[in-house]
Amino acid sequence: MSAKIKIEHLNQYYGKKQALKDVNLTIHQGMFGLLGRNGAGKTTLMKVLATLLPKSEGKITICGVPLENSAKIRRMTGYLPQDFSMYPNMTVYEAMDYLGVLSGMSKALRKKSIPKLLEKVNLLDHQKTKVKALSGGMKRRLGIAQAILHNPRILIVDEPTAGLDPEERVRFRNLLCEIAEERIVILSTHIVGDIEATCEQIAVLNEGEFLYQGTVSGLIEMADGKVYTAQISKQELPRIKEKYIVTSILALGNNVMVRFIADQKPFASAKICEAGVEDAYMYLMNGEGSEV
Ligand SMILES: Nc1ncnc2c1ncn2[C@@H]1O[C@H](COP(=O)(O)OP(=O)(O)OP(=O)(O)O)[C@@H](O)[C@H]1O
Repeated sequence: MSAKIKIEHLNQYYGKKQALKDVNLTIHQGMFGLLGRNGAGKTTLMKVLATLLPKSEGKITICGVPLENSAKIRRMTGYLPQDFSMYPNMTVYEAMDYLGVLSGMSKALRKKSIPKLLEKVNLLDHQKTKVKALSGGMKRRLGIAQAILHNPRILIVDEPTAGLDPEERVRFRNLLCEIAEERIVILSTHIVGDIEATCEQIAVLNEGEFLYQGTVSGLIEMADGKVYTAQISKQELPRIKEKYIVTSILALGNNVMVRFIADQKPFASAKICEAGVEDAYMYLMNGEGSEV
């Protein structure tokens, strides 16, 4: 049976502050991207799913198991937090082995599965390196290895690519895609590019509420026929910025090539172009249909 997460009418509070507002969501096997600005409620949702934060209100089941059965849920989920760190003075192998002991794995099983996992995350050559000596990208990959050590059906990863160089980001994304072939991987990010290339299902969270749930192409369709480019003088730029949602600006001497969103053709020299996911995200976040 393939994995499934079902969330119904989830409300989450920190004292009087409501961080999640009537969240309803079904997540199926594969990569799921949770997109939203800082403070949107992504970490809160992930912590609730990982049973690290007690749910305030609502119903959640993971593969049919209610979230209240936290021992079983924890066996089914792996979690890589935003601020992951582990045993800096141990070597990569020692740290993994220690975590294996803590999660009750036998010596034989640890010996068999840890090298395989390190190979999967491309750290086998670094098994004798101390954790504190790893690069940012390597540390994140070790974080993934520890999160899937107990072979969970769900992997939850919070803002994993912040601070990684472009090459490491691509490598990390590819690793998550591989892992998602047989699991649900939930990836939270505020970087549109992270989900564009990898996630079939996405949701956009804003101030605790979903603005969009669906596919990446469905999101792009929302901005279809509304994205324009135009070469304008630098003096005209403030007026364009005032009137439209500008998604990119490229300097060309005294002129600029500006890309923006407008409901109708704004002026004769503006050329319509194909919408991208970043355009659609900006359109959604700034209120569809409205001029800014
Ligand atoms: N422990 C807490 N006590 C009070 N308010 C909190 C607490 N943790 C988070 N919040 C608030 O809840 C809201 C959602 O925060 P959350 O960390 O879930 O957002 P996020 O989308 O993960 O943002 P970021 O990417 O910055 O982590 C924010 O307004 C935040 O200030």
